[in-house]
Amino acid sequence: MDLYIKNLSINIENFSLFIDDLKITSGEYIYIIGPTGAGKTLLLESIAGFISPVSGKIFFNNIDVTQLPPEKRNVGFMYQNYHLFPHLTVKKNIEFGLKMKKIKDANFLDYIIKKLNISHLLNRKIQNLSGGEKQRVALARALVIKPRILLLDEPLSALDQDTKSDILKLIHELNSEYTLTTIHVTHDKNEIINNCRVFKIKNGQLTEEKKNVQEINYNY
Ligand SMILES: Nc1ncnc2c1ncn2[C@@H]1O[C@H](COP(=O)(O)OP(=O)(O)OP(=O)(O)O)[C@@H](O)[C@H]1O
Repeated sequence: MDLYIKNLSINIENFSLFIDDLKITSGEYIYIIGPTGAGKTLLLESIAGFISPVSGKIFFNNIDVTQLPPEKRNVGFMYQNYHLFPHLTVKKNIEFGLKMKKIKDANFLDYIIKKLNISHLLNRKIQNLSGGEKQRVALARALVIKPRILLLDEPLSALDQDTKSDILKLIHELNSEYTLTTIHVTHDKNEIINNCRVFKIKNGQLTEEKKNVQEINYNY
């Protein structure tokens, strides 16, 4: 799905962010970097429909979705701290998104569970999982609704280096397998794959960085 953001203003209390023109083509994988409190999460939340901009437009495949509620946008969102329900089992957490969207596709559910290697965890409670396992479950929950856009808010931050590389590889595989337009917010330059576009949010503005990982300016 193509994503196009035009003249978007987000204002929350004393904070404001403005995106004048951002086009992401179907299946593209982009990164967003920037200092803490810069508005990265708010941008993702406005794409998902959790917060409303004060002005501007968001288009999915040339269709204006600015006023559409989150459940009608077909966007998968993986939050920084997973936002899983601790008292529910892994299976119930993953099925939650499906129930919200009234989707029934047992085959795809099974496929995602196998792909993310979490079959053995289905009846476990979230609170008994390791960080890497929670990450996989959160990813499964975001993917099981067959999103056309995947929003990842610091998805690897709690992981050790090996698990990080495994999950990063998996996310990039899923991105190309499903032509899944993906926005990945990160503070860690090691998560950035060469030749993906990288944007920085700073002082309420979005600017594009060099594509070559070595040339990215991490000075916030
Ligand atoms: N619901 C809210 N009410 C009031 N202020 C908010 C709300 N959500 C975010 N903010 C403020 O908006 C600003 C941007 O927040 P945001 O979470 O988008 O930052 P971020 O770039 O994702 O930061 P980090 O890298 O620390 O996750 C911050 O100053 C934050 O305190």
